[in-house]
Amino acid sequence: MVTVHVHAAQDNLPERLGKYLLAEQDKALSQSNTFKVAISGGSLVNVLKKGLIEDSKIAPKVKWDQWEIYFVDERIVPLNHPDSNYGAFKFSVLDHLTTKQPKVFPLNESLVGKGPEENKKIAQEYEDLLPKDLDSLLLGCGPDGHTCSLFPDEVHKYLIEEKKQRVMWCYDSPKPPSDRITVTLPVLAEAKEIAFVAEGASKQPIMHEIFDVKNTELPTALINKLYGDKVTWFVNDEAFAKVETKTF
Ligand SMILES: O=C1O[C@H](COP(=O)(O)O)[C@@H](O)[C@H](O)[C@H]1O
Repeated sequence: MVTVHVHAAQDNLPERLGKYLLAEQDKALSQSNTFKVAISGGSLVNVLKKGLIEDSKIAPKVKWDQWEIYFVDERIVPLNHPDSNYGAFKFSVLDHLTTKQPKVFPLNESLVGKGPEENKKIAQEYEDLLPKDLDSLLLGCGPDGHTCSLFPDEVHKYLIEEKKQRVMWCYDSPKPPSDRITVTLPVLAEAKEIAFVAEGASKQPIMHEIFDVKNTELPTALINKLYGDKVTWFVNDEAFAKVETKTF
């Protein structure tokens, strides 16, 4: 069963996510020297900034030098490009860390913009460096129900149906930029915990589709169905306003 935290406007969703991450961090560090997380881009990075950098109670408890940070998806652009998920995370989070830094794993920038073979190589290299024992995946949810760069329509089935390759080149993203890399379901299956973050009225129709209709053609709803026991959603009541079901 999926766990869902619905936050009212006056509640602090970033603080709730920050506390969840501290608990995940401490659990991981009680068994190993590193906390291994893979993150999305998009709106998530601002929530991370608010929850982990700007929250004065949580910030001192984050053991950044023991974090390893990977990306569940990345756009194949230079790291300083406005579309880069790494770039967005650097701007929102990394650039604000003054002392301890996490170990961060961007894609191989030297292969960017070189062509299809190099794009496949970027995906393969990222698969090779991505650990199989990730502690936590932090995911977004697009208004079309995509997550990572796993898109929900017929032409993108090659991504969601992939069973062997853990990271793939997405060559036709409907949301620009077109060329990306994305983790596939095997990585979702391996991860110890999965958290989704979704905020705002623009997410209302898709929240209804995921939680009421339970339309497993949507990668997000499929992940709920397949891995529900380790899935936690952090949503605000604006995004959840049209959801009727109370059992997930
Ligand atoms: O393109 C992307 O979009 C999704 C969703 O972004 P959001 O801004 O609607 O939260 C994101 O999770 C993904 O990492 C990104 O590449």
